[in-house]
Amino acid sequence: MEGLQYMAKKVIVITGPTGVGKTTVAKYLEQQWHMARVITHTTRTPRAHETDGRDYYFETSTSFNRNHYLESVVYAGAQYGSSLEGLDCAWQKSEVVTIVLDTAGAITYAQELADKVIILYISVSDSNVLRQRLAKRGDHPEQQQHRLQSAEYLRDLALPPELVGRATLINNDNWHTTKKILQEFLILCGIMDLN
Ligand SMILES: Nc1ncnc2c1ncn2[C@@H]1O[C@H](COP(=O)(O)OP(=O)(O)OP(=O)(O)O)[C@@H](O)[C@H]1O
Ligand SMILES: Nc1nc2c(ncn2[C@@H]2O[C@H](COP(=O)(O)O)[C@@H](O)[C@H]2O)c(=O)[nH]1
Repeated sequence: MEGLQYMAKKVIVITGPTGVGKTTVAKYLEQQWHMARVITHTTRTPRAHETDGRDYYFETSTSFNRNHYLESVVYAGAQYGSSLEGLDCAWQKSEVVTIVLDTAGAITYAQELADKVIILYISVSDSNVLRQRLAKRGDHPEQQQHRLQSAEYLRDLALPPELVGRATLINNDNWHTTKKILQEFLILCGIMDLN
């Protein structure tokens, strides 16, 4: 926590295409800078090493519909949703929190939470790298194919017009460089002070 200078409550929305490294960035900010993550809900099947309540709240389609969401989407055939309760729960742990969302969710957060929201759009220079990253993560080849053929995948490859001038673009070709860019960004927007 040393060096962190907390301001009013903020949520850093991390968005971008599948496999680009959004969750990796969120986990890094949690481990390095103690920014709590907002846990969202999904009906998709857990991946190996994913735990209910830590990575997601894994839901059935029935239980998913019992919750109240700030926003919810369908992404590559599964439902995802984030709640105000989840946001408040994270804000009880730290004043600056992160959430990983598709670009539709990021637009809703920008609209609904206005100046409480900081948006990071993560990209890579060559989209072919994304398939390799999904494979490296252990996604089943059929799941990779299904996801990479989805309309949501194509949509999230580019920054949506609604987020132009609103989102900070971060290239994640190289993880070492990304960590440095993140640190510079946090200092620039006054979240982190190295003194
Ligand atoms: N800069 C990088 N260089 C190489 N591999 C990376 C880099 N950043 C993340 N990865 C790896 O890419 C894979 C996908 O990362 P991650 O799960 O964070 O992506 P994501 O954007 O959250 O994906 P999704 O939207 O599908 O959940 C992981 O195996 C992760 O370790
Ligand atoms: N709009 C929302 N998007 C969400 C939410 N939780 C996760 N996501 C995004 O969905 C895709 C797929 O995630 P994955 O874990 O199955 O790979 C990815 O873009 C996530 O950022 C949510 O609550 N709302």
